[in-house]
Amino acid sequence: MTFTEETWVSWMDRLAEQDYVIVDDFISDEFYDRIMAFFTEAEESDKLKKAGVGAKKDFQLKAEVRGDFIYWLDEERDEELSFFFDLKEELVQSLRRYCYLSLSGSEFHIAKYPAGTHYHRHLDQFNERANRQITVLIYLNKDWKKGDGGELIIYKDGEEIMVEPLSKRLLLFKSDTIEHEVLTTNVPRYSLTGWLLHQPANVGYLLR
Ligand SMILES: O=C(O)CCC(=O)C(=O)O
Ligand SMILES: [Fe+2]
Repeated sequence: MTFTEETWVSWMDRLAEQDYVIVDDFISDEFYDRIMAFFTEAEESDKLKKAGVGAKKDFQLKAEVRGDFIYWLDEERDEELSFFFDLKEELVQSLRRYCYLSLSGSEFHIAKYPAGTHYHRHLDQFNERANRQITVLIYLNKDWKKGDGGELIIYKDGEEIMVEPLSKRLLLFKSDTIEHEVLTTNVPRYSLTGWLLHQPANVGYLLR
């Protein structure tokens, strides 16, 4: 265990209460460096691809909706990130234990928003596949400062909550209830994003 039971309980309590939780310094400097080394390699070997909107047949390239470039991770293939997948397992165990969620499966990608891009207000659910339960974000922007942009706005109970995409910060929220938006970033913006699922992603077609 990377974190104590008490720590997990306090995070899970906050998630249950407000439908989201922000945890600063969730990853160490060493893990940060490892993720960024992976990111740099993926970028240099041209693995990041323009992200689409919607699943399967709804898939469309819509730069006006979202401007990020992504690379889907694979737990077996991407062994360099095993430390991250271990941490994700710890999170899943805590969500099962303290939030009584029946989670099975996950999907994660790294994402880069080039300067000048954004992601319109949305909910992380697709019409045909409503199996995303918890959205997981780890921000990776070293030395982020006001004016760099790319803040995440959470829309909740008529309020707008601004989350700065600070390096090593974790954000969790309920995928089916929290509408959110990524404001235009003025510098390249990096993150590791994923979803904890109710059903494995590859049986999504069975749910139609
Ligand atoms: O990077 C973020 O802050 C949010 C990204 C997002 O909303 C998504 O990928 O669905
Ligand atoms: Fe989203």
